Amino acid sequence: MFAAGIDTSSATIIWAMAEMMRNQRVLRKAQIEIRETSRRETTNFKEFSTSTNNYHYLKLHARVPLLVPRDCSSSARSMIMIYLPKKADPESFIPERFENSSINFTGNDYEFIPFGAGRRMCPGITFGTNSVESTLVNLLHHFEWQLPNGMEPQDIINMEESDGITTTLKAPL
Ligand code: HEM
Repeated sequence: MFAAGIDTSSATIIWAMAEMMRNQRVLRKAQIEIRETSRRETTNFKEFSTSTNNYHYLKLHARVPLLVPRDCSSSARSMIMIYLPKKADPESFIPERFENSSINFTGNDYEFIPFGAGRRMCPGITFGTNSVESTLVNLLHHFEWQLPNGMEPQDIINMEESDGITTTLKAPL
């Protein structure tokens, strides 16, 4: 749980924050959705909930570039490594690409498998998704995110990825 659950979740949160800082349109849209939902809930005498079922826009930005290597033991004993396939314009952060799309990340659509697929896919998918999303909901709800010292969103240009099983931002956010 510690080895597989911590870096993956924190790296996902950091990627999402970095992408939203670079894409203020996405940041505002996510923030408005969360704050309006929270206002409605408070008016209805409900407590603000971080359950992400209410938030359609908040999407996962998970990055594990290679799935864990697999050893095919039954025939040729070849080592199999799977690269996540590149979709059109894969480097752009456009959460809307998942809107009205039947593709999801639960391992049934092979073009998008951040948690793997099949028998050895991530057993922490629900835990991971909930901890990433509820952290982001809280941060978006309670804070105004700002860049330091007059820095502009377009100044965040280094989105290089680190090496390793879990890919983090090479230059710390
Ligand atoms: C956003 C968060 C997470 C992401 C993106 C993620 C992603 C992955 C991926 C891609 C795999 C390999 C699947 C494969 O090779 O087919 C994996 C395996 C695994 N994950 Fe996660 N994970 C996350 C969170 C968690 C959490 C929170 C836990 C536990 C509490 C966890 C436990 C595991 C374990 C035990 C495996 C090994 C499964 C096996 O080999 O049978 N993960 N994860």
